[in-house]
Amino acid sequence: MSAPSQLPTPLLSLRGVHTHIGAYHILHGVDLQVPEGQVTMLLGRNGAGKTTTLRTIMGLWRASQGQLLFNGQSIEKVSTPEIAQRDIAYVPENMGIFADLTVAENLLLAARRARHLKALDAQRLEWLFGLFPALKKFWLYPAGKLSGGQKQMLAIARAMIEPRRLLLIDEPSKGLAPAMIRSMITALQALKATRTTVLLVEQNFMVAKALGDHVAVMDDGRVVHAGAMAELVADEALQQRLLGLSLAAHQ
Ligand SMILES: Nc1ncnc2c1ncn2[C@@H]1O[C@H](COP(=O)(O)OP(=O)(O)OP(=O)(O)O)[C@@H](O)[C@H]1O
Repeated sequence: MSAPSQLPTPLLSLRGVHTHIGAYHILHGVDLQVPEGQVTMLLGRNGAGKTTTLRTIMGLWRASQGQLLFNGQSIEKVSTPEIAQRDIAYVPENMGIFADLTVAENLLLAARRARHLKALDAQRLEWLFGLFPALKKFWLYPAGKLSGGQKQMLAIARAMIEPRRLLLIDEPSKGLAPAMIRSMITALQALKATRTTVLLVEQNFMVAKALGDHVAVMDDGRVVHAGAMAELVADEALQQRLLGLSLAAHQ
């Protein structure tokens, strides 16, 4: 394992985390630091354990061993709703939006401090409309009618409707056309500019390069490399070794 570079104070840290799903031992001692106010990319091949790591942080799978510290407190025994209350938002790979509800209702349900649309923070909503114009256009449409990319935008906007301490986002670029991926990167860069702490799972190295301050690479249920994103971007041999990336990943 490569030596981690000097990191600012972590908002979230995992130490020796093991997770079992039924009879399967999926995470084999994950060590991960997520520094405050920055974007940490979680990369790795299919099946490496990235989604399981996010679900373990949220308490959707229970760590069978190890320590999860958020904001200095252990969360490994805390319930999922309580973890969400502590200000961690999770955008799962399947997006978790409500297809039969309108775009507006989806956003309202994600806002813990507003019970009706008029109570939503108007300034923040305008900011989100600027980042995701489709949300304004389809405000009163059922979310199920949106395109795949628009649904992904809605899922992320739901996590951004209120300021959060930490956002966990699972593969936001998955299945999106290149133009949509560019819009997604722009929106996530605007989020990054607010100094929100983000842990972002990606398979697309272009997205990782554009957003990451730090990177952790998983393989077989462990973090096998942690460091600055810029170091990994500059080292093609390391990319090849860790991710099997070739020059094609840079185009
Ligand atoms: N519900 C489950 N039951 C059994 N095994 C599972 C379950 N969910 C995930 N796994 C297994 O755990 C391992 C890690 O899966 P995980 O989804 O965390 O990987 P990942 O790195 O997010 O990959 P991907 O990019 O394909 O989503 C895989 O071998 C997967 O088959």
